This record gives sequence, C-alpha cells and structure tokens, in this order.
Amino acid sequence: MFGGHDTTASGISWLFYCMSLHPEHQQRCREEIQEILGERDTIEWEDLGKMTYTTMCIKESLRLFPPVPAVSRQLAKPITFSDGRSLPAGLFSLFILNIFAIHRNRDVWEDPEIYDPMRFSPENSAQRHSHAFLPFSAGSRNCIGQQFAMNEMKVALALTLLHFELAPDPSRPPIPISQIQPTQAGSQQGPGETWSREG
Ligand code: HEM
Repeated sequence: MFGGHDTTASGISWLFYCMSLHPEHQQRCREEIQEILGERDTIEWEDLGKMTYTTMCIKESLRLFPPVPAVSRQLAKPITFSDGRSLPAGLFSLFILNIFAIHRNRDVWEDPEIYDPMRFSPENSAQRHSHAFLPFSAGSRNCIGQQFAMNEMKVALALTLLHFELAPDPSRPPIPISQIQPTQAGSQQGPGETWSREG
C-alpha cells in the first residue's frame, strides 16, 4: 500500500500545491495539455510521451517534495570515499540516504528552494550527476513502479488542469511531515497515532 499508493498520493498533492503557487507554470502545462488533446477530454497512451513541460513540472515537484524522503541500506562491502572517509559493511550498520537533502544540495542545485521546472530541460539536465535527483532511488532496488507513477501523475494533473484552476489557501499552508500512516486493521496503534520515519 505504501509503495504504490501513498507515494503517488503524496506526489500528486505536492504537485498540485506547486502548481497552485506558480500559476505561470500551471498555465503552461494547461496549454500543453490542451494542444495535445485538442477536442478530446480523455488521455490516450501516446499523449503521455508528448507532455514535455508537464513532465518537467512533475520532476521539479518531486525534487522539492520527494514522497520517499529517505531510504536505508546495509552494505555488502565497505566503501571508502574520495575524501578518505569510509563506511563499514555488515548487518549491524544501517545507512540512511537523505533524498530530501540531496535534492536541496547547494553544490548541485542553484537556488535549491526555488521551484524552477527548467532545471529538467534536456540542456540543463545533461551535465548533472545521475544521482543528484533520486525520487525513485537508484540501483538494483530502485522503484519498480516509477513509469507507472509518472504516468499516473501526468494523467491526474492533465485531467485536473483541463477542468480546474488551482489556487493556494494562504490561511492553511501545508506542513511537510515525514511519516508512514498505518491502516486501522493490523495496527497496534490508536487512530491518532502515527509511525514516523524520524522517530
Ligand atoms: C511518486 C510515486 C513513487 C515514488 C516517489 C516511489 C519511490 C520509491 C523508492 C524511493 C523506492 C526505493 C526504496 C528503497 O530503496 O528502499 C521504491 C521502491 C518500490 N516501489 Fe516505488 N515509488 C512510487 C510509486 C510506486 C508505484 C506506483 C508502485 C507500484 C505500482 C511502486 C512500487 C515499488 C516497489 C514494488 C518497490 C520495491 C522495489 C524493490 O525493492 O526491488 N512505487 N519506490
């Protein structure tokens, strides 16, 4: 449930929030979608690959608000970094990769707090390290559903922008909280309690 549902729910929510804060990008996506669909109000498989600017906006939202903000790993063999520091292998060491922090690393991203979909244009992406942007993790255990998730977000955004204009509610700014909410069934906790990744 967490892998396939909560992630896209979080991704779509933050995407809509980013769109609401940036009407200029919202309108550009809307125009792109209207141009692709023409008179249609349903989306065909072939349409998804044409949503270039919309895809850039989704990626920029996943950069600022990654639905999976961190992943953990145990090392099969030790690593030594170029600065001489090293991490041990073995069952008793668990390492956290902070995806949220990687996505806001000032050495890689200029003005990282700013929402700028043009970061993901082909020219601007070309020189960037392949691991600078990791919403779906990387390596052999990366997200098996990432293509599905991107398509789901494209469809959700496209159909929403065709019918609605998104505007923020300044009286209720969203507060990012890193947590996993258990279902009622099978949970040892009460309804108001949560599992937190940060403890
Ligand atoms: C925006 C949406 C999504 C995000 C950001 C996301 C992110 C991730 C990340 C970061 C991992 C790696 C976890 C780790 O390395 O420990 C992962 C794994 C996984 N994801 Fe997703 N995911 C998304 C949507 C989906 C969807 C829609 C599905 C299924 C339809 C899915 C299925 C999986 C599965 C099965 C794994 C485990 C793969 C493995 O361990 O080999 N994810 N996801």
